Amino acid sequence: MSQIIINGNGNHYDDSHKIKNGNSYKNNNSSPPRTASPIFSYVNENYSYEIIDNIKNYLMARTKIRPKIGIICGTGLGHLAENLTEADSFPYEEIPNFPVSTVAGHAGRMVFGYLNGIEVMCMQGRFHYYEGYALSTCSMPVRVMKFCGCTHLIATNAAGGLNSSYNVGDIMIVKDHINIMGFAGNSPLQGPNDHRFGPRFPPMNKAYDPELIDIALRLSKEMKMESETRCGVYTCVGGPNYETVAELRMWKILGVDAVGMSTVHEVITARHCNLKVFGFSLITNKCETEYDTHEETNHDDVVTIGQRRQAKITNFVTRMVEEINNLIINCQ
Ligand SMILES: O=P(O)(O)O[C@@H]1C[C@H](O)[C@@H](CO)O1
Ligand SMILES: Nc1nc2[nH]cnc2c(=O)[nH]1
Repeated sequence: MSQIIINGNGNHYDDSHKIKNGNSYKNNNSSPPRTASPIFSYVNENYSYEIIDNIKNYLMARTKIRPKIGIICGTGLGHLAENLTEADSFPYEEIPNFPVSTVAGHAGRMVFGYLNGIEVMCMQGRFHYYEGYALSTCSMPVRVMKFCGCTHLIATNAAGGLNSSYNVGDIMIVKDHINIMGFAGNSPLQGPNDHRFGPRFPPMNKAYDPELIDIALRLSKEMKMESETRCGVYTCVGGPNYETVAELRMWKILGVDAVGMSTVHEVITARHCNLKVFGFSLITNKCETEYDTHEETNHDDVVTIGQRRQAKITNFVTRMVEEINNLIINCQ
């Protein structure tokens, strides 16, 4: 039975054609035309098991890299992907059924390559709910990573520091999250569950792998980054607006340390398909919890801080990838 897919540009087309002619989506002009203007629909698009498998086949046929570690680059953190060697890069608009990235500071491609000799795949730019995509669409690439062979996910993001002891430029290792959008009934796992992805009711109490958190804390000491490394609770809001003072005060009471617009739904999807997760936020701004300030959060500053911290973040992620790779080898 064919399935109607709603593509990034709002075009509807019959995916039976795509699956039959999977090879026709090469890096040429045979991709369906897509623009950087997603449909504005929060309806869950049906990224079935077969479609994810089809995306995986498309990618695996075009790269020799066989990654065990997937990395999602947050806003301003895409330079990570530029450190990959022997890289194969796939612009999202060329990958069948992929959404397109519309945010400044997100390049919009999937990059496979070696990070210090270790095979990884890297999303250079992610999808956000405020771009008009359903949460399940935002986190769909995590399932692609799983299908490509990944066992571990490193999710990075830019976030506002709500904990008043945090400084701009700090790295906050995510020890847990509060799924504020989930409180309103919005989940990437909403809708029928395909048990081939994972269970209907996945646990979330160890969403961020405790062993990986310990490793990251040790690394931060070894790398003499202790004074700029935090460990805290992240939350994701729908955006795209930043927060009001009253909202921030409320979340502070709830125990939130950093506020962003991503990651939570990706981590839920990752845990659903049994990927081990490590996450961190780059604190790009202080959340304004007082009314008598002239400071305002803005996206340009968020991107600029990401760029300024490029070197530190790249070293940190490279070391984490080495450590995770050692764990994987020791488990074989
Ligand atoms: O993709 P991330 O979560 O790193 O980006 C955050 C959230 C918004 O996209 C943007 C706001 O400045 O930064
Ligand atoms: N929601 C939210 N996202 C961010 N991304 C970077 N900074 C912020 C912030 O202060 N709030």
